Amino acid sequence: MQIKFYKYQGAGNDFVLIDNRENEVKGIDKEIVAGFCDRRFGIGGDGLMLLENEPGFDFKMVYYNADGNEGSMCGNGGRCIVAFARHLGVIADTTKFLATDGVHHAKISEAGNWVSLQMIDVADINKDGEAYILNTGSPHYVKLTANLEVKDVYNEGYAIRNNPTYKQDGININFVEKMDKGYFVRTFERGVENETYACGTGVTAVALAMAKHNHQTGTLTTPIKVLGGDLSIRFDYDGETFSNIFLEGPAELVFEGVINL
Ligand SMILES: N[C@@H](CCC[C@H](N)C(=O)O)C(=O)O
Repeated sequence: MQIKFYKYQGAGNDFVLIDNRENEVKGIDKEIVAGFCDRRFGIGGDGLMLLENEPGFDFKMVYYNADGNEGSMCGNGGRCIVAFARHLGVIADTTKFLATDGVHHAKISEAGNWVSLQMIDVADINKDGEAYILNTGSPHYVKLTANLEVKDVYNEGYAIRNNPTYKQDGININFVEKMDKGYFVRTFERGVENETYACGTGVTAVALAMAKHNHQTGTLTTPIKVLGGDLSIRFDYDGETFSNIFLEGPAELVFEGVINL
């Protein structure tokens, strides 16, 4: 059976997308997802998403990490599937869709390549030593660091992600350095088990953790540079809860094709 796919990227976080509104892809298994995401034997991607019908919503986002496991929320994936929904004519310029962490609202620019995605509210931030631990739809570890440009993100991220505290459930490791008015961030992603060019729930976690770290409250906007481009996070913080969180940035169709299932 041949499957039509679309390849999208959001700040270099790249995904295979499949329109599954007709339910053609049933019970896609771990090996197939991992094969499609393989950069040598497949299409290549940090994850794979199915766009499905969901009563009461414009669509449902089903997300798998590149290792084939069903993942938790993916922020850049969420932005890319909004651009995909617009490409398919499922939505116009605003949407309400369902993902694994709940309801998301989003807005897309007229040109269709800039997406503002509302993320879940966050109340709990814990510490592990100097690092901040929080869940923005996916679990994140946020650590301030120096000389991030030359940091060994793979080996240091791998060691933290696989230490006894995090080994079983996994966690995404974000290293962050202050830069101009915002931050530079590099992320070792769970489920890809490697550094990616961007992580949307990761930069969101960084923006929130840095607001807490710097005792900033009110309506805040945090620009963040990642290896694959620039993202921005806007939110309200009253000192206890982060709300009205929006992750904003590019989402582009790269190519489309068919692949054997
Ligand atoms: N790239 C993502 C995060 C995807 C989920 C993550 N790898 C996990 O399973 O925790 C993003 O943009 O948020």
